[in-house]
Amino acid sequence: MARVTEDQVLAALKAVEDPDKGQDIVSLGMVSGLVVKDGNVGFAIEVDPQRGPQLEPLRQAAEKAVDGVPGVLSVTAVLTAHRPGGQGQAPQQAAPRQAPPAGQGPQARPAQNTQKALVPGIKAIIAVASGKGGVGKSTTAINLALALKASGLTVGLLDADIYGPSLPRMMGISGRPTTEDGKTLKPLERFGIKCMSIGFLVPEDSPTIWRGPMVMSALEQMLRDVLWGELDVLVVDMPPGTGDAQLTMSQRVPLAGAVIVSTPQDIALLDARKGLNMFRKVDVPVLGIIENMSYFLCPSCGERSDIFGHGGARDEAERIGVDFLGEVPLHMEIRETSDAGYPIVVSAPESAHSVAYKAIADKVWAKIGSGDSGRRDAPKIVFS
Ligand SMILES: Nc1ncnc2c1ncn2[C@@H]1O[C@H](COP(=O)(O)OP(=O)(O)OP(=O)(O)O)[C@@H](O)[C@H]1O
Repeated sequence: MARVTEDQVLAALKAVEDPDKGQDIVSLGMVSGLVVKDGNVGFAIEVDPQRGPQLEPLRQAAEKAVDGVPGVLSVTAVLTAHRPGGQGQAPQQAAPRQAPPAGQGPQARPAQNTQKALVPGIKAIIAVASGKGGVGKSTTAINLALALKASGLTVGLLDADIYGPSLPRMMGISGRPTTEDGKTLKPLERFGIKCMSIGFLVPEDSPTIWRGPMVMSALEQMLRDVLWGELDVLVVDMPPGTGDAQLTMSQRVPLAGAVIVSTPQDIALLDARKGLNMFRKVDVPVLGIIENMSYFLCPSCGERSDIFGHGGARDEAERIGVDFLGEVPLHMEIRETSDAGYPIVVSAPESAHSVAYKAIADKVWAKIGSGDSGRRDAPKIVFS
């Protein structure tokens, strides 16, 4: 099969004109982040955010043009927001926008927040992240989404943890999303929340090995090619850690803010700080820290034990100038309910644990709703 080159893709895109400017999108410097991998092509079209909703036909025209190049197997084009003048960026980061040289995909670019995929209909996207695995990030993301829903908001849940998707199990959903037009997927719905997970598309036990560009294109498809409809908030369960995949995601998804989940152990806190720094690096506001497995509540006598040492996350949050959003105990019921596909916020909505999640959800929503995500005052974290 013919090998597709970046030049061929750019040549095809030269036939696509920006309707308002009467010039082709390549000459206008609107094409960026071009990746060609084994016949699969991905790129971004940078536009003024206000024009985003009207430019869907332009995006489709660009995909169609590239689809016609011999050897192309799939095309993913996304509209991304170009912020004129590179608001708040160092001068070199506002350099002319152009497709990277051959062989360099988005991963090869320095961390910056010049591009943000616009997702029409979604008012706010928040990431739930952790510096390391196993701290209860997915449990928290799911219960947070359900708590936001319980307060009357229209909520979506995107499981971006492509290395270990847990949404299908924790929300108790199986089945595959359907499509009517062969291009867009209908999200599955559970407890009134629209859900999408890579776990719906690949078998749960198949080890998924993704490279950077594949991760990005999978995430962008799950954001863009899913019929989310109108949402007040989309909660994204991020992959654990602070590596390249997480950095690229935080950089490319138009996040209103991020929530960091941490356990009280110092080591986890150190990891949580890495998470904070990652979001700061890409100019995503950190809404605050949630301490999970904060203390142990004995299921038989109800006695509380601070087995990991209590208050670490709160102190740390205060020390580094990030809001402490709340604490959730280590409790069998939380594990059993989410492992059984009925998370605590739906299975025991009046329980103390659900009340804790709801209080956290209120804080998160107050921050996004008021537009005050604390970005301006938060100090940069310095590692010693
Ligand atoms: N507060 C809690 N009390 C009791 N069990 C919990 C609590 N939070 C999470 N768990 C349990 O801990 C396990 C790991 O949680 P979860 O999958 O949410 O973590 P994660 O950080 O998303 O993990 P990974 O990094 O593997 O994606 C699950 O079995 C979950 O039910």
